[in-house]
Amino acid sequence: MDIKALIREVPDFPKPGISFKDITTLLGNAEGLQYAIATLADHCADLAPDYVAGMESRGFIFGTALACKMGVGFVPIRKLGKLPAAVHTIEYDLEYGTDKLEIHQDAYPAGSKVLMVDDLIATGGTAGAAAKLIQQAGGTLVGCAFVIELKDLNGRQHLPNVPVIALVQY
Ligand SMILES: O=P(O)(O)OC[C@H]1O[C@H](OP(=O)(O)OP(=O)(O)O)[C@H](O)[C@@H]1O
Ligand SMILES: Nc1ncnc2[nH]cnc12
Repeated sequence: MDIKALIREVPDFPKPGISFKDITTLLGNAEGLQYAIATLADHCADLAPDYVAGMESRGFIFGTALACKMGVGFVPIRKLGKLPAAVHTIEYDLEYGTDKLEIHQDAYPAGSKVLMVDDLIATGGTAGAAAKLIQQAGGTLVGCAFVIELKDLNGRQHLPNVPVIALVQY
């Protein structure tokens, strides 16, 4: 199945010069969505995670579906101020300025094997910060999975030395 053909490219969104990779067209296609989740699950099976963690908000969509498919629990990594119990917080760089991500301190037992999932890796700022948070919360990061990788931005440089899986690259 050609997943790339199901991802819409929207030029100049959210600002001039950005080619936005719109996953809503993939989500709306039943066979495409099932294929994307099944393929991620196949590629990640050997990592044998205890949990899947996904970043707000598009990472929730693929992360929750993948956790279900793999038969493990899902852990949300949220933007600042959304999680109700005690959290770990990390600040990370955006193209302009900074943002913060949080994870619950008791999201999983210490030493749990955690697979990180997001829809897309661009500069790697978000994924690099989430990887650190997963470890701060006592998890062992076993891999990172993305539907889309924007290769020229070399976001992988911000990830620790674990397997990185991407279904499609631009
Ligand atoms: O590699 P980076 O340069 O950090 O960019 C990738 C991140 O950007 C998008 O999320 P966004 O922050 O736009 O939030 P959203 O999922 O709520 O749309 C995407 O879902 C990734 O999480
Ligand atoms: N080009 C892009 N398309 C969709 N989401 C993104 N997040 C960061 N860069 C993006």
